[in-house]
Amino acid sequence: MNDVTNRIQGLIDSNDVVLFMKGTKEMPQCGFSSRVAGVLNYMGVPFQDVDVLSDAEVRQGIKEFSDWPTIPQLYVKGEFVGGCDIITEMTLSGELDQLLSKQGVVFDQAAADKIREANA
Ligand SMILES: N[C@@H](CCC(=O)N[C@@H](CS)C(=O)NCC(=O)O)C(=O)O
Repeated sequence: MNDVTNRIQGLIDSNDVVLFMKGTKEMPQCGFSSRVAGVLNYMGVPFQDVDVLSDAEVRQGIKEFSDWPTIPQLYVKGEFVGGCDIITEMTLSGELDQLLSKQGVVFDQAAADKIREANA
């Protein structure tokens, strides 16, 4: 494994939920990243944010690592879940709740239900 692959693997191994994004969870720098970070924040999911704008190697490396061409990218318990479109769909369908529950990741179920109610 090369250096950036090692670093990415280390981040994924040491955090249950990792969001590779543009900007930070407090200050996203792109609408797609902002949407995913906003959903996770609202649902009370503890996650590690990784700002690819401050690290060009990781920005390129994560695309090769996941074989996925864009940012954001969400990992849960070592598995790549998807980008903004997929996470949005999974949030609205309840699949994201199911995945988090199955993986033992704590989150606020009432908040997740509220997102769906607001988008029904
Ligand atoms: N449809 C994508 C939208 C994300 C997207 O298009 N990201 C672009 C613009 S922020 C991107 O990462 N481009 C490559 C790059 O900036 O390195 C998704 O579902 O996540």
